[in-house]
Amino acid sequence: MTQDEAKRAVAAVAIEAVRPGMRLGLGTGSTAKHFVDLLGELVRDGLQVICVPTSEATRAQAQSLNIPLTTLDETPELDLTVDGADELDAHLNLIKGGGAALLREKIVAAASARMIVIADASKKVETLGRFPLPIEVIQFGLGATKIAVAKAIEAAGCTGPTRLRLAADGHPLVTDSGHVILDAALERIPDARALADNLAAVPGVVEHGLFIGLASEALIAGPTGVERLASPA
Ligand SMILES: O=C[C@H](O)[C@H](O)[C@H](O)COP(=O)(O)O
Repeated sequence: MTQDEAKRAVAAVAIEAVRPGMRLGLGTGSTAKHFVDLLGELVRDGLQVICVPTSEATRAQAQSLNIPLTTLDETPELDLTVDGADELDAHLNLIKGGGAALLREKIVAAASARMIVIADASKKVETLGRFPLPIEVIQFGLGATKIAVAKAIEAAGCTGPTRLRLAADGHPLVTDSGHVILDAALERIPDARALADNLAAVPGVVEHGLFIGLASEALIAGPTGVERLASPA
């Protein structure tokens, strides 16, 4: 099974959790894209759902499939969000934001009664941190924010360089909400909760990619099939 086939396989299992009338959060990324494709097929066949996309890319995809969309202003409480992850541990703590959608993804996940993470087995780790942690920051005061972020990282027992994410054109990547992203290459995050709290306290940090206690379950596609992990909480 290729990595893309694995992503499709977990998306196909996740789609079974969708019920008529549900209010859904639609994730972002190459795995979530499969889920949205499959949802589009069900909608074409008559399924009625209403969805909030977590990025402009997902909005465009959903619109192209005629999936009915709403906003969290009109529909502030959702039944289920299905989204990918860059890393997840056994406690279903996640790193997200490799596709720069972490801010809207976290708002949508927090507004959802349930969040199912879909991923291929390469995303499962013992300790978070191998994937550089995305930190979304306001452009104003970037130099000062970068120093404060480095101190927050150090105070949480982590080390590693933090780099401004660039787009393909070499300019700083700007998120859907108009911010920029610092990627912190930490290798290992011994206390994700402490790091999350420290980063959240830095002025200029809008959001970080640590999703702690948000996922209710994870579907992981490996060589022997799809493994289901439930949140220990
Ligand atoms: O910002 C992007 C999101 O957090 C994605 O869900 C995450 O990067 C995983 O994406 P993919 O399924 O493409 O690996």
